[in-house]
Amino acid sequence: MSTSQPPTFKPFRLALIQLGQVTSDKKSNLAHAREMIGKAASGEGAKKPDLIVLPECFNSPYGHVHFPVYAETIGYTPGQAYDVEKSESDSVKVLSEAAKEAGVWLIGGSIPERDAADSHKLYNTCTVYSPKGDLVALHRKVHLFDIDIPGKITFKESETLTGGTTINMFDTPFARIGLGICYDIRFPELAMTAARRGCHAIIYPSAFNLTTGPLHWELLQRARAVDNQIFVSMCSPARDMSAGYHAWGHTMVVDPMATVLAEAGHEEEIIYVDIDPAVFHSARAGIPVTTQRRFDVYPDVSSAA
Ligand SMILES: O=C(O)CCC(=O)C(=O)O
Repeated sequence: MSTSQPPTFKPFRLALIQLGQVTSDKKSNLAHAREMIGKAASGEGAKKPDLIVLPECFNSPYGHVHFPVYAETIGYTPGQAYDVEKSESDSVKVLSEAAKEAGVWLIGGSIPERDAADSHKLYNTCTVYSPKGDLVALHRKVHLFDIDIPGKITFKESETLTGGTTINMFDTPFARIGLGICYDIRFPELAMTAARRGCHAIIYPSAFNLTTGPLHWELLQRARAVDNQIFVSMCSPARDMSAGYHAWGHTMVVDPMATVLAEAGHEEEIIYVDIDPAVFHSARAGIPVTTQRRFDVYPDVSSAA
């Protein structure tokens, strides 16, 4: 939990990697992610980004049967220093090196994680790195993707995964950024709590599908953005119709007025967005819902952030 004063919100440049080529070979998935982080960090001829984001489950195929096979032990405890060089996780080492090489903040998508204390417990986990390569935050997907839409899609992450139990965020010199993973966006309570704890943006490494993508991908991001008057972004893998899971793509960034600032197609692509705090401040000044809440009328919702 972070209830300290957030950093002053300053303009920053965000790069989202809609990563392709996620195969059954973890080494090549990591190598490709690293190459794409380097490419994103170059700004491709424009301004270098401050923060780069990868999608959900970028080092393994997506599916509950794959999680136990690809899971890595990270052993991170919030608030305690973490020695990346001694990490048992190859993915953590690669992401840390990539962030350091590129000199950027990095939200390292998500990977299947094995609990260091209880090897039967697996999580869908996002790790975050500073430009020095330090592991600074970790989010375990709180809400597991268990859905059944007959004839369309059945998916049960809880077959092999355990849900996380904490809300997570990190501070940079330019903003406080909240974390969620994919299905987490369907739960307004998580975004609301993160926003009330001072997040200026919430970023969700994600992988919607061809059924719920067209229905809810944009709607949920715009809803969380306008509810909380924050920036919201979901970063998807590219679509691969030869894979077992068909990702929606359409990596997106939405501003606090619910305007879609950028949207990818469904191929591998990097999108860049300049985040302007003026939109955050003018949304909150013009439509001051953040200070008009009537907790006396809905006592089920705590007034404490
Ligand atoms: O909520 C949805 O429709 C999709 C969620 C999902 O794909 C996930 O949590 O990985």
